[in-house]
Amino acid sequence: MKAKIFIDGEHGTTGLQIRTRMADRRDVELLSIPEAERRNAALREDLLNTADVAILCLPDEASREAVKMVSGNNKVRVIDTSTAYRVDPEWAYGFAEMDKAQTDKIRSARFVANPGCYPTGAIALIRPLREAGLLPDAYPVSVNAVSGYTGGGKQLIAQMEDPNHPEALSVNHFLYGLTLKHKHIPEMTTYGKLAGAPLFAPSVGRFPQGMIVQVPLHLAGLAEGASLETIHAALVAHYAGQSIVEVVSLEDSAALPRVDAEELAGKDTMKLFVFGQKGGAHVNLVALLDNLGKGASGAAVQNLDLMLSA
Ligand SMILES: NC(=O)C1=CN([C@@H]2O[C@H](COP(=O)(O)OP(=O)(O)OC[C@H]3O[C@@H](n4cnc5c(N)ncnc54)[C@H](OP(=O)(O)O)[C@@H]3O)[C@@H](O)[C@H]2O)C=CC1
Ligand SMILES: CC(=O)N[C@@H](CCC(=O)OP(=O)(O)O)C(=O)O
Repeated sequence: MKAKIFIDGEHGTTGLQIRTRMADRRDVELLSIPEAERRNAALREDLLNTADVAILCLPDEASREAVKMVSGNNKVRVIDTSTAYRVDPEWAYGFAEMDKAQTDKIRSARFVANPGCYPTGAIALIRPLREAGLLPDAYPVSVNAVSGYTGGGKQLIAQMEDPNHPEALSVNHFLYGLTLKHKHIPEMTTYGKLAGAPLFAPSVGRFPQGMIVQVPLHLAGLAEGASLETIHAALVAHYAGQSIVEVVSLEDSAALPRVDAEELAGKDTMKLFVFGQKGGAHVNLVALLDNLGKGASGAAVQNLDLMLSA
Protein backbone atom coordinates (compact mmCIF):
# COMPACT_ATOMS: atom_id res chain seq x y z
CA MET A 1 0.00 0.00 0.00
CA LYS A 2 1.23 3.52 -0.81
CA ALA A 3 2.26 5.67 2.14
CA LYS A 4 -0.08 8.63 2.67
CA ILE A 5 1.69 11.98 3.04
CA PHE A 6 0.07 15.21 4.19
CA ILE A 7 1.96 18.50 3.94
CA ASP A 8 0.35 20.84 6.48
CA GLY A 9 1.20 24.29 5.13
CA GLU A 10 1.40 23.01 1.54
CA HIS A 11 0.44 26.44 0.18
CA GLY A 12 3.34 28.22 1.87
CA THR A 13 6.90 28.63 0.59
CA THR A 14 8.47 25.47 2.05
CA GLY A 15 5.33 23.34 1.64
CA LEU A 16 4.92 24.28 -2.00
CA GLN A 17 8.53 23.33 -2.75
CA ILE A 18 8.04 19.94 -1.08
CA ARG A 19 4.85 19.40 -3.07
CA THR A 20 6.67 20.23 -6.32
CA ARG A 21 9.42 17.74 -5.46
CA MET A 22 6.77 15.06 -4.75
CA ALA A 23 4.56 15.80 -7.77
CA ASP A 24 5.80 12.93 -9.95
CA ARG A 25 6.13 10.37 -7.20
CA ARG A 26 4.08 7.24 -7.77
CA ASP A 27 5.20 5.49 -4.58
CA VAL A 28 3.23 7.77 -2.24
CA GLU A 29 -0.28 9.19 -2.04
CA LEU A 30 -0.31 12.94 -1.42
CA LEU A 31 -3.23 14.11 0.71
CA SER A 32 -4.10 17.72 -0.01
CA ILE A 33 -6.10 20.55 1.53
CA PRO A 34 -7.64 23.27 -0.67
CA GLU A 35 -5.84 26.60 -0.28
CA ALA A 36 -8.99 28.33 0.99
CA GLU A 37 -9.27 25.70 3.77
CA ARG A 38 -5.61 25.83 4.81
CA ARG A 39 -6.45 27.16 8.28
CA ASN A 40 -9.48 24.89 8.82
CA ALA A 41 -8.36 23.16 12.01
CA ALA A 42 -10.93 20.33 11.89
CA LEU A 43 -10.05 19.41 8.30
CA ARG A 44 -6.31 19.60 9.06
CA GLU A 45 -6.76 17.38 12.11
CA ASP A 46 -8.57 14.82 10.00
CA LEU A 47 -5.89 14.86 7.26
CA LEU A 48 -3.06 14.80 9.80
CA ASN A 49 -4.55 11.68 11.40
CA THR A 50 -5.10 9.97 8.03
CA ALA A 51 -1.46 10.39 7.01
CA ASP A 52 1.34 7.90 7.56
CA VAL A 53 3.77 10.82 7.53
CA ALA A 54 2.74 14.45 8.15
CA ILE A 55 5.18 17.15 7.04
CA LEU A 56 4.56 20.38 8.93
CA CYS A 57 5.48 23.58 7.05
CA LEU A 58 3.97 26.01 9.51
CA PRO A 59 5.06 28.70 11.96
CA ASP A 60 6.29 27.30 15.31
CA GLU A 61 3.03 27.76 17.23
CA ALA A 62 0.91 26.15 14.51
CA SER A 63 3.41 23.25 14.40
CA ARG A 64 3.00 22.68 18.12
CA GLU A 65 -0.78 22.61 17.68
CA ALA A 66 -0.48 20.13 14.80
CA VAL A 67 1.75 17.84 16.88
CA LYS A 68 -0.89 17.92 19.64
CA MET A 69 -3.50 16.87 17.08
CA VAL A 70 -1.61 13.62 16.35
CA SER A 71 -0.02 13.00 19.72
CA GLY A 72 -2.46 10.20 20.61
CA ASN A 73 -2.12 8.51 17.21
CA ASN A 74 1.07 6.45 17.10
CA LYS A 75 0.55 5.54 13.44
CA VAL A 76 1.33 9.09 12.29
CA ARG A 77 5.00 10.02 11.93
CA VAL A 78 5.95 13.70 11.71
CA ILE A 79 8.58 15.82 10.00
CA ASP A 80 8.46 19.38 11.35
CA THR A 81 10.21 22.11 9.35
CA SER A 82 9.76 24.79 12.04
CA THR A 83 12.09 25.70 14.90
CA ALA A 84 9.74 24.27 17.54
CA TYR A 85 11.39 20.88 18.21
CA ARG A 86 14.92 21.15 16.87
CA VAL A 87 16.70 20.78 20.19
CA ASP A 88 14.04 18.55 21.76
CA PRO A 89 15.73 15.26 22.76
CA GLU A 90 12.54 13.35 21.88
CA TRP A 91 12.98 14.38 18.25
CA ALA A 92 15.59 13.16 15.77
CA TYR A 93 17.47 16.05 14.16
CA GLY A 94 16.99 15.68 10.41
CA PHE A 95 20.52 16.38 9.18
CA ALA A 96 21.45 12.94 7.85
CA GLU A 97 25.11 13.71 7.11
CA MET A 98 25.73 15.22 10.56
CA ASP A 99 27.34 11.99 11.74
CA LYS A 100 27.39 8.32 10.81
CA ALA A 101 24.54 7.34 13.16
CA GLN A 102 22.09 10.06 12.11
CA THR A 103 20.70 8.34 9.00
CA ASP A 104 19.51 5.38 11.06
CA LYS A 105 18.12 7.66 13.77
CA ILE A 106 16.02 9.48 11.19
CA ARG A 107 14.96 6.25 9.49
CA SER A 108 13.49 4.81 12.68
CA ALA A 109 12.18 8.02 14.29
CA ARG A 110 8.55 8.88 14.81
CA PHE A 111 9.35 12.59 15.13
CA VAL A 112 11.96 14.30 12.92
CA ALA A 113 12.88 17.99 13.26
CA ASN A 114 14.08 19.33 9.91
CA PRO A 115 17.13 21.59 10.46
CA GLY A 116 17.15 25.34 9.95
CA CYS A 117 18.69 26.60 6.73
CA TYR A 118 21.55 28.55 8.36
CA PRO A 119 22.32 25.81 10.93
CA THR A 120 22.62 23.24 8.12
CA GLY A 121 25.60 25.20 6.78
CA ALA A 122 27.04 26.17 10.16
CA ILE A 123 26.81 22.70 11.74
CA ALA A 124 28.22 21.13 8.57
CA LEU A 125 31.34 23.29 8.95
CA ILE A 126 31.76 23.31 12.72
CA ARG A 127 30.89 19.82 13.94
CA PRO A 128 33.67 17.95 12.09
CA LEU A 129 36.27 20.32 13.56
CA ARG A 130 34.90 19.82 17.07
CA GLU A 131 34.93 16.06 16.63
CA ALA A 132 38.48 16.15 15.25
CA GLY A 133 39.64 18.17 18.28
CA LEU A 134 40.69 21.13 16.11
CA LEU A 135 38.27 23.70 17.55
CA PRO A 136 38.78 24.21 21.31
CA ASP A 137 35.91 24.86 23.76
CA ALA A 138 37.10 28.40 24.39
CA TYR A 139 37.27 29.47 20.72
CA PRO A 140 34.74 32.30 20.12
CA VAL A 141 32.95 31.07 16.97
CA SER A 142 31.27 33.54 14.60
CA VAL A 143 28.83 32.61 11.84
CA ASN A 144 28.16 35.20 9.12
CA ALA A 145 25.57 34.49 6.47
CA VAL A 146 23.48 35.75 3.59
CA SER A 147 20.19 34.14 2.53
CA GLY A 148 17.88 34.51 -0.42
CA TYR A 149 14.73 36.34 0.59
CA THR A 150 12.42 33.27 0.31
CA GLY A 151 13.98 32.36 3.68
CA GLY A 152 11.54 34.80 5.24
CA GLY A 153 8.50 32.98 3.80
CA LYS A 154 5.44 34.53 2.18
CA GLN A 155 5.69 37.76 4.16
CA LEU A 156 9.27 38.67 3.24
CA ILE A 157 8.72 37.52 -0.36
CA ALA A 158 5.81 39.97 -0.62
CA GLN A 159 7.87 42.78 0.95
CA MET A 160 10.74 42.20 -1.50
CA GLU A 161 8.65 41.62 -4.64
CA ASP A 162 5.59 43.86 -4.27
CA PRO A 163 6.42 47.59 -4.37
CA ASN A 164 2.88 48.35 -3.21
CA HIS A 165 3.20 46.26 -0.05
CA PRO A 166 2.67 48.54 2.99
CA GLU A 167 6.07 47.40 4.31
CA ALA A 168 7.80 47.09 0.93
CA LEU A 169 11.59 46.78 1.00
CA SER A 170 13.60 48.31 -1.81
CA VAL A 171 17.08 47.60 -0.44
CA ASN A 172 19.30 45.00 -2.10
CA HIS A 173 21.00 43.66 1.00
CA PHE A 174 20.27 44.06 4.70
CA LEU A 175 21.52 42.77 8.02
CA TYR A 176 18.99 41.62 10.61
CA GLY A 177 18.95 39.65 13.85
CA LEU A 178 20.84 42.62 15.25
CA THR A 179 20.06 41.70 18.87
CA LEU A 180 22.19 38.58 18.27
CA LYS A 181 19.43 36.33 19.59
CA HIS A 182 18.38 34.54 16.40
CA LYS A 183 16.14 31.49 16.77
CA HIS A 184 18.74 29.27 15.06
CA ILE A 185 21.46 29.74 17.70
CA PRO A 186 20.34 26.87 20.01
CA GLU A 187 20.53 24.23 17.27
CA MET A 188 23.87 25.57 15.98
CA THR A 189 25.23 25.28 19.53
CA THR A 190 23.77 21.83 20.26
CA TYR A 191 24.55 20.04 16.99
CA GLY A 192 27.72 22.02 16.34
CA LYS A 193 28.82 20.51 19.69
CA LEU A 194 29.93 23.97 20.80
CA ALA A 195 30.66 24.81 24.43
CA GLY A 196 28.94 28.22 24.06
CA ALA A 197 26.64 30.05 21.67
CA PRO A 198 28.23 31.32 18.45
CA LEU A 199 27.90 34.96 17.40
CA PHE A 200 25.45 34.72 14.48
CA ALA A 201 25.12 37.60 11.99
CA PRO A 202 22.54 36.82 9.27
CA SER A 203 21.59 38.93 6.28
CA VAL A 204 19.28 38.85 3.27
CA GLY A 205 20.04 39.64 -0.36
CA ARG A 206 17.77 40.53 -3.27
CA PHE A 207 17.75 37.05 -4.81
CA PRO A 208 15.05 34.47 -4.15
CA GLN A 209 16.98 31.31 -3.33
CA GLY A 210 20.52 30.54 -2.25
CA MET A 211 22.68 30.90 0.85
CA ILE A 212 26.27 31.43 1.96
CA VAL A 213 27.25 30.59 5.54
CA GLN A 214 30.78 31.60 6.64
CA VAL A 215 32.78 30.61 9.70
CA PRO A 216 36.03 32.63 9.65
CA LEU A 217 38.76 31.20 11.90
CA HIS A 218 42.03 32.54 13.34
CA LEU A 219 44.42 29.59 13.38
CA ALA A 220 46.23 31.00 16.41
CA GLY A 221 43.14 30.24 18.52
CA LEU A 222 42.73 26.66 17.30
CA ALA A 223 44.31 23.45 18.56
CA GLU A 224 47.95 22.68 17.82
CA GLY A 225 48.27 21.25 14.33
CA ALA A 226 45.26 23.09 12.94
CA SER A 227 46.02 24.34 9.43
CA LEU A 228 44.35 24.85 6.08
CA GLU A 229 45.23 21.25 5.21
CA THR A 230 44.22 19.54 8.47
CA ILE A 231 40.91 21.41 8.62
CA HIS A 232 40.14 20.44 5.04
CA ALA A 233 41.12 16.82 5.73
CA ALA A 234 38.76 16.71 8.74
CA LEU A 235 35.86 17.82 6.55
CA VAL A 236 36.75 15.35 3.79
CA ALA A 237 36.91 12.47 6.29
CA HIS A 238 33.62 13.48 7.91
CA TYR A 239 31.65 13.52 4.66
CA ALA A 240 33.27 10.49 2.98
CA GLY A 241 30.86 8.00 1.43
CA GLN A 242 27.79 10.18 0.86
CA SER A 243 26.64 12.19 -2.14
CA ILE A 244 24.83 15.30 -0.86
CA VAL A 245 27.56 17.26 0.93
CA GLU A 246 30.59 17.95 -1.28
CA VAL A 247 33.87 19.13 0.21
CA VAL A 248 35.50 21.12 -2.59
CA SER A 249 39.22 20.41 -3.04
CA LEU A 250 41.74 22.96 -1.80
CA GLU A 251 43.04 23.36 -5.36
CA ASP A 252 39.59 24.10 -6.80
CA SER A 253 38.77 26.48 -3.94
CA ALA A 254 42.07 28.35 -4.37
CA ALA A 255 41.31 28.87 -8.06
CA LEU A 256 37.92 30.52 -7.46
CA PRO A 257 37.66 34.28 -7.97
CA ARG A 258 34.33 34.46 -6.08
CA VAL A 259 31.52 32.38 -4.55
CA ASP A 260 28.05 32.95 -5.99
CA ALA A 261 25.27 32.73 -3.37
CA GLU A 262 22.83 31.49 -6.03
CA GLU A 263 25.03 28.72 -7.44
CA LEU A 264 23.03 25.92 -5.83
CA ALA A 265 19.58 27.54 -6.14
CA GLY A 266 17.11 24.82 -7.13
CA LYS A 267 19.44 22.05 -5.96
CA ASP A 268 19.30 19.89 -2.83
CA THR A 269 23.06 19.51 -2.37
CA MET A 270 25.55 21.54 -0.32
CA LYS A 271 29.17 22.51 -1.04
CA LEU A 272 31.78 23.18 1.63
CA PHE A 273 34.94 25.22 0.97
CA VAL A 274 38.06 25.93 3.00
CA PHE A 275 39.68 29.18 1.87
CA GLY A 276 43.08 30.50 2.91
CA GLN A 277 46.80 30.47 2.15
CA LYS A 278 49.16 27.59 2.88
CA GLY A 279 51.02 28.63 6.02
CA GLY A 280 48.66 31.58 6.53
CA ALA A 281 47.15 32.78 9.80
CA HIS A 282 43.47 32.44 8.88
CA VAL A 283 41.00 30.14 7.17
CA ASN A 284 37.49 30.93 6.06
CA LEU A 285 35.04 28.01 6.08
CA VAL A 286 32.15 28.47 3.67
CA ALA A 287 28.97 26.46 3.11
CA LEU A 288 26.93 27.04 -0.04
CA LEU A 289 23.35 25.76 -0.28
CA ASP A 290 19.81 26.63 -1.30
CA ASN A 291 17.87 27.84 1.75
CA LEU A 292 14.85 26.05 0.30
CA GLY A 293 16.83 22.98 -0.91
CA LYS A 294 19.19 21.31 1.55
CA GLY A 295 18.16 24.16 3.89
CA ALA A 296 14.47 23.15 4.01
CA SER A 297 12.35 21.33 1.41
CA GLY A 298 15.11 19.16 -0.11
CA ALA A 299 16.14 18.00 3.36
CA ALA A 300 12.49 17.29 4.27
CA VAL A 301 12.09 15.02 1.21
CA GLN A 302 15.42 13.34 2.01
CA ASN A 303 14.16 12.68 5.55
CA LEU A 304 10.81 11.45 4.27
CA ASP A 305 12.58 8.95 2.00
CA LEU A 306 14.68 7.71 4.90
CA MET A 307 11.55 7.26 7.05
CA LEU A 308 9.73 5.43 4.26
CA SER A 309 12.71 3.09 3.87
CA ALA A 310 12.46 1.91 7.51
N1 LIG B 1 11.53 29.60 3.87
C1 LIG B 1 12.64 28.96 4.22
O1 LIG B 1 13.72 29.10 3.59
C2 LIG B 1 12.64 28.06 5.40
C3 LIG B 1 11.53 27.90 6.21
N2 LIG B 1 11.55 27.03 7.27
C4 LIG B 1 10.40 26.88 8.18
O2 LIG B 1 9.31 26.34 7.50
C5 LIG B 1 8.10 26.78 8.14
C6 LIG B 1 7.22 27.39 7.07
O3 LIG B 1 7.91 28.55 6.59
P1 LIG B 1 7.63 29.18 5.17
O4 LIG B 1 7.16 28.14 4.24
O5 LIG B 1 8.82 29.97 4.84
O6 LIG B 1 6.43 30.16 5.59
P2 LIG B 1 5.22 30.71 4.71
O7 LIG B 1 4.71 31.88 5.46
O8 LIG B 1 5.62 30.89 3.32
O9 LIG B 1 4.15 29.54 4.77
C7 LIG B 1 3.51 29.13 5.95
C8 LIG B 1 2.19 28.48 5.60
O10 LIG B 1 1.57 28.07 6.81
C9 LIG B 1 0.24 28.57 6.83
N3 LIG B 1 -0.21 28.78 8.22
C10 LIG B 1 0.19 29.75 9.08
N4 LIG B 1 -0.43 29.61 10.26
C11 LIG B 1 -1.26 28.54 10.13
C12 LIG B 1 -2.17 27.88 11.01
N5 LIG B 1 -2.37 28.31 12.27
N6 LIG B 1 -2.86 26.80 10.54
C13 LIG B 1 -2.66 26.36 9.29
N7 LIG B 1 -1.82 26.94 8.40
C14 LIG B 1 -1.12 28.01 8.83
C15 LIG B 1 0.33 29.88 6.08
O11 LIG B 1 -0.95 30.30 5.69
P3 LIG B 1 -1.28 31.87 5.48
O12 LIG B 1 -0.93 32.15 4.06
O13 LIG B 1 -2.72 31.97 5.77
O14 LIG B 1 -0.44 32.65 6.44
C16 LIG B 1 1.24 29.47 4.92
O15 LIG B 1 0.51 28.80 3.92
C17 LIG B 1 8.49 27.79 9.21
O16 LIG B 1 8.46 27.20 10.48
C18 LIG B 1 9.89 28.19 8.79
O17 LIG B 1 10.61 28.62 9.91
C19 LIG B 1 12.66 26.29 7.50
C20 LIG B 1 13.80 26.42 6.76
C21 LIG B 1 13.88 27.37 5.67
C1 LIG C 1 15.83 35.17 5.54
C2 LIG C 1 15.06 34.81 6.77
O1 LIG C 1 14.24 35.55 7.28
N1 LIG C 1 15.32 33.62 7.26
C3 LIG C 1 14.68 33.08 8.43
C4 LIG C 1 15.20 31.72 8.64
C5 LIG C 1 14.57 30.78 7.71
C6 LIG C 1 13.48 30.07 8.41
O2 LIG C 1 12.42 30.55 8.70
O3 LIG C 1 13.82 28.87 8.71
P1 LIG C 1 13.72 28.11 10.05
O4 LIG C 1 12.45 27.39 10.18
O5 LIG C 1 14.85 27.24 9.88
O6 LIG C 1 13.90 28.99 11.19
C7 LIG C 1 14.98 33.88 9.68
O7 LIG C 1 16.08 34.37 9.82
O8 LIG C 1 14.12 33.89 10.56
